Amino acid sequence: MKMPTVKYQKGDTVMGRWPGSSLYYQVKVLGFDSKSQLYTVIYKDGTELELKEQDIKSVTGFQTRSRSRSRSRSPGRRRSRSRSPARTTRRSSSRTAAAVAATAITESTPSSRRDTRLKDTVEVRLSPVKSEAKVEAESEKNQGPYNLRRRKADGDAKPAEAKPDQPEKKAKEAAAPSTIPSAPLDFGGKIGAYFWLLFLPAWVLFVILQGNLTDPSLFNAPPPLPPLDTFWDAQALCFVILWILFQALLYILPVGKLSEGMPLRSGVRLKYRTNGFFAIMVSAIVVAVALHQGADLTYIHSHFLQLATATFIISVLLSIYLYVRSRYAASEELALGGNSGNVVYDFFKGRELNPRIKNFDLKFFCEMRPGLIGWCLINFAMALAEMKKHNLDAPSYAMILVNLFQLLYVVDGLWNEEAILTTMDLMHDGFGFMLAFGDLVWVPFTYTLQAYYLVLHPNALSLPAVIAIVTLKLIGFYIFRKSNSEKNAFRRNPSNPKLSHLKTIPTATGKSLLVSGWWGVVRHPNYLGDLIMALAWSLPCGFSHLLPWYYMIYFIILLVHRDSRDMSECRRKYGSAWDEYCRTVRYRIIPRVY
Ligand SMILES: NC(=O)C1=CN([C@@H]2O[C@H](COP(=O)(O)OP(=O)(O)OC[C@H]3O[C@@H](n4cnc5c(N)ncnc54)[C@H](OP(=O)(O)O)[C@@H]3O)[C@@H](O)[C@H]2O)C=CC1
Ligand SMILES: CC(C)=CCC[C@@H](C)[C@H]1CC=C2C3=C(CC[C@@]21C)[C@@]1(C)CC[C@H](O)C(C)(C)[C@@H]1CC3
Repeated sequence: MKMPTVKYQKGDTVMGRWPGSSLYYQVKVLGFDSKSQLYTVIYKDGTELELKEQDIKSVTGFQTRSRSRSRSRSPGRRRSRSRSPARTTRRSSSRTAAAVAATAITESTPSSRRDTRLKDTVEVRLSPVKSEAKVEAESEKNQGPYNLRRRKADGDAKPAEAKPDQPEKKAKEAAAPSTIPSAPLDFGGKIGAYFWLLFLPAWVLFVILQGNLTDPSLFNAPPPLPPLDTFWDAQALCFVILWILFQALLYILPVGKLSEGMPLRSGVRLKYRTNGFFAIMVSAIVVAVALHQGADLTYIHSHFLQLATATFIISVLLSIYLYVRSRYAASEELALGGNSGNVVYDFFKGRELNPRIKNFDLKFFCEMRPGLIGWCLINFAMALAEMKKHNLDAPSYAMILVNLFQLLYVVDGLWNEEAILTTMDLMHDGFGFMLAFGDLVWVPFTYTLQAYYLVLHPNALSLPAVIAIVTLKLIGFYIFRKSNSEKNAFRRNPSNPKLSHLKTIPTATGKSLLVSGWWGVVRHPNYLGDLIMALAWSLPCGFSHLLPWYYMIYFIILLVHRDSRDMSECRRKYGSAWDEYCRTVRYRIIPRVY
């Protein structure tokens, strides 16, 4: 890359500010983009970022200034700190960040040294160096508005020497400002996006039609398509619209907590109305009243296809709206990934991270309300349909188990709604067709397949089988809830005294990684619990057909793929600290197996 006359030159070693913090690390300049006026720099752990000139300082000036400041304040303290090992067992993210920052500033960190440092941190915990880092780092205020951008992510960060310059690609990126920030294409890239756009709706149609057959094996040839007019029912569309509006109304009511999301790249923390539990309670009351007034909920079973079609149309319209509005969004509002410049891929993956109409967060609402609560409503309707079809006074054991298990899952998700704010979808994924369709169509019309299946295919369960399945569900739920709560509590308050017994690995971002407790058993204990629950949802349906096992199979694929997406994202974010975590916690989801 040819460097124009700029302050820092390619190859210079300088101090670069870390995004979202006022901490500086030693970095190497890789290049300068005159169009965007950004320097590409590489950190010692291999992370590459683009920084503005104001976020870069020269090494000499920085060290002289900070040293003289810290010396004049407390020379003795600095000496004693460097001699004595850590004694404290409390963690704090600022302290963690400080420890890393101080090391980054005052010593060079070859990988062997760095590994030792991390190991010490795991075993001995951290030195109390918070004040030192404060002295070393410049005040956030002095830096002007926070304005750092992550550089184009290209999987694992590589050393500067190993990375060939790509002038054409750079020029293209500079010419298309809305493609910033970008990330490696997921889901099979551009071709994959075409495939998923066609396959996902076709699959929903296939399983719905399959569920109506007497032999609904997934291996059966697809049933013949019903005439086109059977897909459409204006009344079904009205019901779906009413349901979504009703949920939207409950969401905007000033009832319940206003929770803060995780800090965005801009440093801003959005607020979310987390009143999901209230919403499902009110919905249950309204459904009970409607039943009492003679409403026939078995309509949902008899018009399953038409309701799915109506919801699909809404999800497509919503995705078009999301795509169009994202074209006007500022680059800081776009998600990493989903900004490839390819219309179809971006439409599928979603571009805008948190599309909002005033305070109404579209992604949060769609993920947590109409589809999720709709899932329980549909399951309940299937239980009524089963009773009607087989002239029963009560639903079968299998139907009761499926209903209760999935209701528990949804109610738990809504009760702990705040925890969704630390999940991948909310923090990293753009909102486009994938999530709009996933939330509104996929969840309510395929996660209900076990109940849908049981209406026409009853499966008698013995009492020991019921007990065994309930036990399995409770074990899965325990692992799922405990591990999710542990991570959520830690991310929200890393110095939470209740978590002080846990070991952590500091990372260069200032955030730490849990390395004991649930997150020390496997890298995704929450997925393990979720998978065990999925097994308990399918078992009540027996083994005669594959259809009720569809969720289990899909879920394994989804979670394995999510785990690998998360792995690349975390490696990019945390560099060597993530590798250290992976060395310490060797298995991804199932201990000693995977
Ligand atoms: N029923 C369904 O269809 C689905 C259910 N789920 C469930 O939703 C829940 C959320 O899943 P998902 O969003 O995929 O993933 P996670 O909730 O596991 O979030 C992953 C993030 O957690 C943080 N993290 C990872 N390891 C550690 C660690 N050791 N210490 C601290 N933080 C860590 C990282 O974010 P950072 O460091 O940036 O905070 C990482 O990006 C899961 O329980 C999953 O089973 C998910 C998908 C579908
Ligand atoms: C194939 C396809 C269309 C994929 C879209 C994936 C989505 C269906 C899922 C992505 C993450 C999800 C989560 C839940 C539902 C499914 C989707 C939207 C979730 C809300 C279910 C309830 C849980 O308690 C949960 C809150 C942990 C969970 C969060 C992730």
